[in-house]
Amino acid sequence: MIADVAKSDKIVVEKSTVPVKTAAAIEKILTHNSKGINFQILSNPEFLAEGTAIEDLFKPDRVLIGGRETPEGQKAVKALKDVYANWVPEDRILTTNLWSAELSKLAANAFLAQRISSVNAISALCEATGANVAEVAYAVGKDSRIGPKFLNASVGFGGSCFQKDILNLVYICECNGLPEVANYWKQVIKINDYQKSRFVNRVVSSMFNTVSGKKIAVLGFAFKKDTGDTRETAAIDVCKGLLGDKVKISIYDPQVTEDQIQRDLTMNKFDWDHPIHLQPVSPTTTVKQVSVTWDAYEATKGAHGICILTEWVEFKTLDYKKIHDSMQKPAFLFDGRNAIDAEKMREIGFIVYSIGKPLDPWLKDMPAVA
Ligand SMILES: NC(=O)C1=CN([C@@H]2O[C@H](COP(=O)(O)OP(=O)(O)OC[C@H]3O[C@@H](n4cnc5c(N)ncnc54)[C@H](O)[C@@H]3O)[C@@H](O)[C@H]2O)C=CC1
Ligand SMILES: O=C(O)[C@H]1O[C@H](OP(=O)(O)OP(=O)(O)OC[C@H]2O[C@@H](n3ccc(=O)[nH]c3=O)[C@H](O)[C@@H]2O)[C@H](O)[C@@H](O)[C@@H]1O
Repeated sequence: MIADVAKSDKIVVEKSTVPVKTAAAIEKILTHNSKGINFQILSNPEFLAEGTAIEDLFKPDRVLIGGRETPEGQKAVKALKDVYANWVPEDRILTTNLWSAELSKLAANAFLAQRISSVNAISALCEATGANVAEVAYAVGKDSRIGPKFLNASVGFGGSCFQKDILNLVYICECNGLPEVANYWKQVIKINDYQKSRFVNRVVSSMFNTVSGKKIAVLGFAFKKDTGDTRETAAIDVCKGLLGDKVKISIYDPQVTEDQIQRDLTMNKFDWDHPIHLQPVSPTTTVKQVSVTWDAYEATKGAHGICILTEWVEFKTLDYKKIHDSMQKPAFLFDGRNAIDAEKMREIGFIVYSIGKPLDPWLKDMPAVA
């Protein structure tokens, strides 16, 4: 398309996260259709995170630009660098060769996800030993070589990119004859899946080994706070896991609609790859045991248990006494984000499970796997 309409030399910038060597494929296609026009391909991966996009745009940790190491390539790199130099300090604009830039994006996401899987793996051991994952993460993160960020244990990472990009990395490793490296990165996803099923098992085993016919309130469905995005959210797998035991689920998320939740819970695992505009606006099939409300109190009314799956700030200030009063007893609270003060909840009367924290006597007596 670009080759069809271009009338003068062009710089083509890859912004999406792509397999390493994609620039070579683009370059070949454009060059073979170029009619004498020169195309320079640059890799300029995007590092913004959802919920902080504007801040990340204006104050990026770094901007990365990869280009060919030829005079034309370097001229193109400089042209893009000059655009960013309008608001980004020069020492934060890194220039590399094309393949380093493409690979750095995949590696950065893989390293971030690996930190979460590392702390989540430790969270399981904390529960088994009586250690507290928040204290361990704090102590570990105080080492300046490790640093404190991205060490919050959770029910599992979600979002459209971490899993996709690690699978991308795994595929490239396999294609390059590096199965050991591929297996190393696959483990990050395996631990993430393990963490989600571990959470479901905790819920079921704590509630007398079955949730059949019980009502569970799910607070938070988005893959993280401050977004309505549900792509690959841990909530999908947790809800599907609980639904396997014929539970009734009532979901409240401040930004996710009922249509979206029903679509996510009815969608086949691999349908996510299909463009959203080709999916029905209103799902034709709905999960009957699932209801969606716009109010946390409504969602929790009459429930046997609550699962907090997204760390929305508003969940910290709910009236949990009022919620406890309206629930079946014993009332269970499973905090998949360590979002609320567990001690206060115990004082109110909840039986509390917080990821990676010392277990309630109630939970200690129950098997970890239902
Ligand atoms: N969402 C985010 O926060 C970030 C996303 N990225 C990267 O940016 C890219 C886009 O991400 P999103 O906007 O979140 O995804 P998206 O899924 O919202 O948008 C992707 C678009 O590409 C279209 N598309 C998919 N396959 C296509 C094909 N073969 N030919 C033509 N169009 C096609 C889809 O229909 C859709 O409109 C991805 O590579 C992602 O990894 C990078 C950093 C942050
Ligand atoms: O390539 C991308 O799309 C982007 O992917 C992530 O951004 P994003 O997916 O928007 O969200 P994150 O803030 O990274 O969170 C991802 C998941 O990890 C979880 N998480 C994060 C941090 C943590 O300590 N623990 C934890 O469980 C979050 O709750 C969320 O489910 C990266 O942070 C961005 O730098 C990158 O540009």
